[in-house]
Amino acid sequence: MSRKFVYQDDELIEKPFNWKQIGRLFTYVKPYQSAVTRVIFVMTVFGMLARLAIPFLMSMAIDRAIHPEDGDGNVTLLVILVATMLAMYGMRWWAQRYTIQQTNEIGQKVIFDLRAALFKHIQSLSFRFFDKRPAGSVLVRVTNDVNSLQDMFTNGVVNTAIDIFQLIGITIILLVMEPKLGLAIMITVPIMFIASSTLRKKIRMAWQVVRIKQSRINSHLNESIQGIRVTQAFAQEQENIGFFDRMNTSNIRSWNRASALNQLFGPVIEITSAIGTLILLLYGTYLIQSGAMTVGVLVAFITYVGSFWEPITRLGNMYSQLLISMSSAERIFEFMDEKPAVPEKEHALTIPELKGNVKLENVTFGYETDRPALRGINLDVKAGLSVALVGHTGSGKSTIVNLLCRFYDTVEGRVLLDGIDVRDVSIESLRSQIGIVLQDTFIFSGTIRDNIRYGRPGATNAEVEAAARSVKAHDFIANLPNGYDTEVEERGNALSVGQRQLLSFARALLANPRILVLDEATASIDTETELRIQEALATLLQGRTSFIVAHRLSTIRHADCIVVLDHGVIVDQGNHEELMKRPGHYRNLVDAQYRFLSA
Ligand SMILES: Nc1ncnc2c1ncn2[C@@H]1O[C@H](COP(=O)(O)OP(=O)(O)OP(=O)(O)O)[C@@H](O)[C@H]1O
Repeated sequence: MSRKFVYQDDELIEKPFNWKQIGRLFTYVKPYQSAVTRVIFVMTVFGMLARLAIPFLMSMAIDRAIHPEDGDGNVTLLVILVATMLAMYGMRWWAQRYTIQQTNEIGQKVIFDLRAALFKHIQSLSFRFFDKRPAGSVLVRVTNDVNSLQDMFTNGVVNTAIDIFQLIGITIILLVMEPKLGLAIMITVPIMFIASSTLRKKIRMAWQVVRIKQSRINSHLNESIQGIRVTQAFAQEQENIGFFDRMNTSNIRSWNRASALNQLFGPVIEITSAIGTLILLLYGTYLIQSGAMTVGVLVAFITYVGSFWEPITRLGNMYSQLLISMSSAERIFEFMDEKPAVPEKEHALTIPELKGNVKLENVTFGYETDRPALRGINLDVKAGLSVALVGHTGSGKSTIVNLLCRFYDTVEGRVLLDGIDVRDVSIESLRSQIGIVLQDTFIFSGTIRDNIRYGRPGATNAEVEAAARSVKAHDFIANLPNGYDTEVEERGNALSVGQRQLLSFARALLANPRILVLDEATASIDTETELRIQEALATLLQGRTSFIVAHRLSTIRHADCIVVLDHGVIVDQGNHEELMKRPGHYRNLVDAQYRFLSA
């Protein structure tokens, strides 16, 4: 069976319903506590007062103004009561409008804060976190999962409080007005509670499955878009479409299942309320006939009972909404709880301006515990020298620079910059002194100028241009339709590989780091561009300590020191001339390149 498109990041969280998570969610509402209290106050005092008063006024109208026991109707009283009822309706309408507007606003703010906190946290996570998660699944948590909490925050928080107050108010009224009838109706509440609680777990799990499926769709979508060129080049569109269809179908099936389970809540409430109404009619009629209750009280009772089921129905819906939200909340907090794999010390120092001495002391490291990528690495590089890291693919070249930039921490040994352990300093201060030019030169959407300025956001236009001139990027930029203000799309697809390289050199030069790390592009470019890049590189390296994961012989040759790696171990080091004098890995490597070039 094909093992293509396997997205393993998400697992069903089988924990029971977690009240702690709810408490945690509510910490995001805390900053808006006073606004929430204001809304609850308005709705409880004005909205609920009106709601509770109307049936009472109605019963008064029937029993005292329309059909009093002791004589004719009282028109004046009827007019006063109707006018009061109208005023109550008006008050209720205003209170509702105020509540809706305010709750929407509060909800939006809470969602904004939550999304911002999640994004901020994700930015702080280390490479290790992203190594094991497809980008699409990260996207889904920041978008879909946060969105799914929106409803809960916009309607849920305030309405729940209001509904609970309303329920308490009506329960008291029912019990005071006609205790026996009130109690008879309350019998239905435990029935409803038992029936609905059995649904809980199923619903929560069902929504988690939906989220997982959505996450997989996003992962696949992301991968498909990023890899569309390869897909089309290998004519794999049909297979891709088929796979997406299957995922989509599976997603809709699980959505239907979760939604069907969710909809069972409604009937549970309806059946219980029907039982309640039946009790009310039968027992109420009996009470009227035996003279223990008036018609007006029964009418008021019927209206109150209607308002009794209303908050229960809404609380039921809110509960199922909460279940949906919980599966999202669990997924969001799972990310929030993820600690950076390269933690910063509590009182991490700000690294002083570096001279650029770099030392690796007995460094051992593996991405996975049982498979070391580097073993016993010792390297001492004096400030200002350039080091070319060479070796077969997978020999550990990129891993050395990953440790230098502290994208990962060593398992054993230390990385020292000017004698300071990289684990003792703040990550920001460390990386601000290291310039990194990756093989996959990432160009962000924006102008060319913005992209160069990424290395030092405060740089002036003149400084941006000077950097571009130094690395010989100015000419091609000047030839673009809007020069430095030309917009480039995401990833800079409209630029050639060489142009992207030059842009990233300008970016690094502008940042003016003491230490430069460069993963040389392997893509072959024409000789003219190659020459230009070599010249640019020479400018870039001047006066800095540099580590180059080198693939081009021209780069390697000019390096002050060449470090030869094999299976995670340094097997040789020296300059080109020294290494060429002795047989070994390096000479083999160079000979192989010559053979390749002359073939
Ligand atoms: N993110 C990762 N997770 C797990 N293993 C990894 C990861 N990155 C690299 N490795 C493994 O670590 C070893 C060293 O990889 P590294 O990228 O340092 O090699 P390299 O010499 O830079 O190779 P290349 O020249 O192909 O870029 C390889 O066996 C590789 O499979």
